[in-house]
Amino acid sequence: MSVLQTPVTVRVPATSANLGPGFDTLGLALDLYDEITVEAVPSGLHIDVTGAGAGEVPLDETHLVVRSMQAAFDLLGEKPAGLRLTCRNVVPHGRGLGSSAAAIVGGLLAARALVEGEDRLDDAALFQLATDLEGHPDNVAPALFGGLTISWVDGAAAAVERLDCQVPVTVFVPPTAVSTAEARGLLPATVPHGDAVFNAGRAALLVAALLHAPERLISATEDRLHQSYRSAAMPESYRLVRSLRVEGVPAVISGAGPTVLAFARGIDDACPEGWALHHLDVDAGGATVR
Ligand SMILES: Nc1ncnc2c1ncn2[C@@H]1O[C@H](COP(=O)(O)OP(=O)(O)OP(=O)(O)O)[C@@H](O)[C@H]1O
Ligand SMILES: N[C@@H](CCO)C(=O)O
Repeated sequence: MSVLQTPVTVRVPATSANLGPGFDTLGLALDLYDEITVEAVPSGLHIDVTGAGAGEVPLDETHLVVRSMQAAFDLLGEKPAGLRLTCRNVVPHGRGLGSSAAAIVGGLLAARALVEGEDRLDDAALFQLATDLEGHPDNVAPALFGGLTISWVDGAAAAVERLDCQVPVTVFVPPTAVSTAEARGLLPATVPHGDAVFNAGRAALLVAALLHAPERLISATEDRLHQSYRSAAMPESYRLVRSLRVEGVPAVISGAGPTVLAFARGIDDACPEGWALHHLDVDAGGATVR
């Protein structure tokens, strides 16, 4: 067992979960990246954050990257005496683009690399730990493995099927956040059987549409399980999704919102004033360590 004395840098992609009908199941990695550098130091915890979340996230052991690193160190049975953490954040926080998944996956990978623990914590175990920390697998799966992921939980065991997929994406990012916890709190405990049937068909179709039938994307991105229930927390996003869809653009709320994701380009005029717009492609490789 040994602790690396050189810095480790992890790059983790943004992710979009749900993609319309695939609530808590479908996820897509996108080419927007957070970069985390960690270094073993003789003592203390030193955290430097620039970009998204700077001035907002805590700079102590409650920082999500540090909490995730600690979870990995506990499992690996080894940790450095002190840590220096540098976060260059590009993924916006609380917008539905998987910032918490990026922090968790980044922290776990950085910790594993720092104590050279690949043989003690393989990717499957790391994915399980990431799912436990996040509470659901649909963002951590593409953050770790890239591409399009179908992920689910069997009992407590997280599982994933990863698929190659290339599709053009535009995201419209509002200036204000909605936390995933708040958005999950708006969901009902039960849903009508007909709505579950509706989503099962659309989610299955969406995988086919993303792989080889783009003309199906407008039908395949319909949803009755979460977006309308959450509309009160993000009315402008919900309106934008509806107006794009009326124009035939396959648009959805990204993750728990409030970002709007469309499988399209050439729709920049739809961007509301004050929102950020990104043209994105699918990230095929997932998180990388160097
Ligand atoms: N890089 C980071 N460093 C530290 N804390 C982070 C980081 N990224 C996210 N967080 C924490 O997670 C919160 C955002 O997580 P939340 O699950 O609400 O939204 P999200 O992950 O951006 O969106 P979604 O889960 O819908 O894709 C932030 O407010 C912050 O507390
Ligand atoms: N499936 C999750 C994704 C956001 O983390 C949700 O919609 O609540």
